[in-house]
Amino acid sequence: MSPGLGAAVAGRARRDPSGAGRSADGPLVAAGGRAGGPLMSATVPHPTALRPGKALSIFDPVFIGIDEFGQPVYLPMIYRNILIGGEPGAGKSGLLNGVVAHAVCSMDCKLVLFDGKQVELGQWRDCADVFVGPKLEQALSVLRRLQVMMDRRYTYLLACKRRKITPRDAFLPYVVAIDEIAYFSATIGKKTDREEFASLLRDLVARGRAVGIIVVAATQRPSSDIIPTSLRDLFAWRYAGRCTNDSSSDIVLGHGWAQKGWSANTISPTNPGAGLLIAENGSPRMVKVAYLDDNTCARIARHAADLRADDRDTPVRHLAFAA
Ligand SMILES: Nc1ncnc2c1ncn2[C@@H]1O[C@H](COP(=O)(O)OP(=O)(O)OP(=O)(O)O)[C@@H](O)[C@H]1O
Repeated sequence: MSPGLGAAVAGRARRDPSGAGRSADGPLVAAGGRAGGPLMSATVPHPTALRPGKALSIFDPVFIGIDEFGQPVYLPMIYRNILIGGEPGAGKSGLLNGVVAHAVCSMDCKLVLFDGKQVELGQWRDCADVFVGPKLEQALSVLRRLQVMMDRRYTYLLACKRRKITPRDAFLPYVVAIDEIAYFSATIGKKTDREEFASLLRDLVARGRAVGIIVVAATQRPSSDIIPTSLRDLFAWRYAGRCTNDSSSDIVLGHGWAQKGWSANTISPTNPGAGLLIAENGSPRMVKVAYLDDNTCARIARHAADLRADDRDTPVRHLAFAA
C-alpha cells in the first residue's frame, strides 16, 4: 500500500478537527510537487507520506509502486491522464485501483467511475459522484455532462485570463476512471453510440487536463482500433503490463519502442503487476505496481466514504456537475 494511503487510513480517528485540510484551498495542499515540477520523482518519499492523519490531495503525486532499483515511483496526476494497457491478468487493475485509492482519499477531488463489469471498480462506488455500469446510454450521458462542465470551466478560465485551474479554484478536479475502454467503444450498443463514446472520451483526454479532469483509462485490448495513435498520444502517462506481442506493447507505449528493446511482451506471465511506464517525451521504465488486494481496497473505500460523507455538505462539493 502507498505510504500516503497507509497514513490516511491509519489516521482515520485523528483527522484535523478544524476541517481546514479538507477544503479545496486548505493547508492540505502542499506547496511542492505541482505541475511544472519533475514528471517523475522516484527517489525520495513524497512529503505526503510524512503527514499522518491528513487526507491526501490530488495535487500530490500518486504512489504507484517501485522501480527496478527498488525505489518508490510517484506519478503527478494533476493536469495529466494515464493509459493502462496489457493482456488479461497483466495487473492493470492494480494500477487503476492505486490511482483511484489515492483519489478517493483526496477530499479535493471528485470521482467518476466507468466499469462495464461493475466489480472491478465496484468497491469504490460509495466514494464516487457517479458510477457508470454496463449501460452505454448512461456512459454517453455522463461524458456529455463532463464535456459541458469542461467547456464552462474553460469559459471561466478565459474570463480570469488563466490557462489552468489551481488548488484555490472553487471547483474541484475530477478523476474519471474507466475500466475497459473497449467495452464502451467497441463492444456494446449501436455503432453510432460507440463512436460517440470514443469521440467524447478523446475530447475529454485532449482538453480536460487544464481544467482538472484526469482520465485514467484501462484496456485489455491494446489494438489500433481501440487505442488509435491519435488517442494514445494524448496520454501523458502510459503503462503497458504484459502484452501478447510487440505491436500491442507499441500501441500503448508508442511506435518503435519494441524495436529499441522496450517491449512489454518480454515481461514474464508469472510477474503480474510488472509493466513499462513511459511519460510523454520520456523513455520506458520498468515498474512493479503496488498491489491493493480486495480487502485493502474495501478498507480504504470505507474510510474514504466516511470522509466524503462528512465533506459532502460543504458548499464547494455542490458545484459538482452544475459547475
Ligand atoms: N502488482 C501485483 N503484485 C502481485 N500480484 C499481482 C499484482 N497485480 C496483479 N497481481 C495478481 O494478478 C492477478 C490479476 O491481476 P489483475 O486483475 O490486476 O489483472 P488485469 O490486468 O486487471 O486483468 P483483467 O484484464 O482480466 O481485468 C491478481 O488477482 C493478483 O493475484
